[in-house]
Amino acid sequence: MGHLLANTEDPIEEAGSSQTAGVLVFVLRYEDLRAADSGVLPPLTQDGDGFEIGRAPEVRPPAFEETRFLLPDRFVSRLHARVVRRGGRDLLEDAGSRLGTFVRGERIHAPVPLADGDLVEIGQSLFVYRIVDATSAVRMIRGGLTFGPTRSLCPEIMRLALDLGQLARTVEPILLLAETGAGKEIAARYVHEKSGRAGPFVAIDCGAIPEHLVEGELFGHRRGAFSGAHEERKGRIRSAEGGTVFLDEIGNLPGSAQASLLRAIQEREVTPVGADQGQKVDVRWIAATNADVFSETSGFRADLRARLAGYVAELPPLRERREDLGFLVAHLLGRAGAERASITPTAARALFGGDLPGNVRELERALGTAVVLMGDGPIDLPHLSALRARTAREKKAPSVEPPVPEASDEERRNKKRPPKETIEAALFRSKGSQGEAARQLGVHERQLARWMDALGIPRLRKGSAGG
Ligand SMILES: Nc1ncnc2c1ncn2[C@@H]1O[C@H](COP(=O)(O)OP(=O)(O)OP(=O)(O)O)[C@@H](O)[C@H]1O
Repeated sequence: MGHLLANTEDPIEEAGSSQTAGVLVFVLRYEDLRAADSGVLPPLTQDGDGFEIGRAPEVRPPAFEETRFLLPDRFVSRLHARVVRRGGRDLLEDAGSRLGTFVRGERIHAPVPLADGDLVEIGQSLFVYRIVDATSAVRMIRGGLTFGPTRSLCPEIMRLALDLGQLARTVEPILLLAETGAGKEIAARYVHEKSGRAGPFVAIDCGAIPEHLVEGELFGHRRGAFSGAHEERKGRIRSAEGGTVFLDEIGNLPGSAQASLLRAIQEREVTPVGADQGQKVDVRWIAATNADVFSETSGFRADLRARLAGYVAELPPLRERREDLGFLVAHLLGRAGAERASITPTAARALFGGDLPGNVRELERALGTAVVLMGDGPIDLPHLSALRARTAREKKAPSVEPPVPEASDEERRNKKRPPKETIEAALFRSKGSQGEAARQLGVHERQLARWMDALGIPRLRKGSAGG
């Protein structure tokens, strides 16, 4: 095993910041989704460098020890997998583990070069491999950055958080582009919180207000401005005085309101419906939309688009930032009221390995329902029916049988006998080879023979193929 840069402060800064690095991110463990113990394994810089992944001898947070990343996961073998740098690429190989190593849902039988975004499953622990620039790698190793209610290990989000943090103190309008549910409002609130502005954060969903009410709603109206206007109304924009206006789904704003909004931004004043004079207003503008509706051909006023796009921030969809799933899942489960939660490998593959078109909101809904349905057991596929797709069959579930956990160290020491079914399952899987079954159960063959006698399981000849 080559040189490992596990404990260096800035492992790749020496290599120059223009370099890229491959980092393996430990995302979450299926057995404890609330642990939020994600972490980043240091990048390998030289050919021949490498590290191993194996089971931690006791329950404790996942950690690097010398050349091994130790996971408190019963389904991980003592020495499970290895990552080695060869020919400028990181190769993942199974180290003879009992339950196998999976890349993109397929069990690997030879060293596999890892590619950006690859999902890796080791035991019941999920990893994501990312190829990132040197600065991002250092930030990731240091634990990522806080973005809204959670931490992020995603290079694109970290970059965005830093930019938004710096822009927050200015009054530069910000335009957020992202798919639905990807966290546009979270980003807008983040800017508001960092802005130090004393006024409120006012979110306006431009797509949810009936067209004939939009102007009154946004800019307010004078008393008697139209029938039914019995009282003067301030409007949403002026109610954000000294704070931030967040215009969500700006692409849905009707044409006439677009013209008034342009004036409001340019002149820093709004004219209530029925008024002949504008009123000064001090607000910070943040607009958000799905990128498609804000394109050149969308019919949206180009001058307003230019005004709003002081800084354009693109939020990556969740499927491109799976390294954040650990923090997000732990947070969303907490919000859904789950103190503890686990998930079956099949359900995990469907949920975390799918496309997640509805992004964080879809994840939130899926977990919220699952928490209600799961009872005392793990989250399983039927609890995720709202996802309406991505079943185990589609995803070609890598393991058919539920895996049997490795014997814990305590069980080994005390030679505690596992249940009969566990022993029979191990014998079945090892095709009757007692030696192999004993290895799987983590005990000596003689111990297995004693257990078999005690449980009345007939002994088999060494290596014979059971049927
Ligand atoms: N980084 C995050 N940490 C925790 N929760 C998040 C994060 N990003 C998004 N969420 C949650 O996901 C849901 C959707 O987020 P948000 O409303 O910000 O998305 P959006 O892009 O504005 O959605 P829409 O396109 O529907 O307006 C919210 O409940 C939000 O709390």
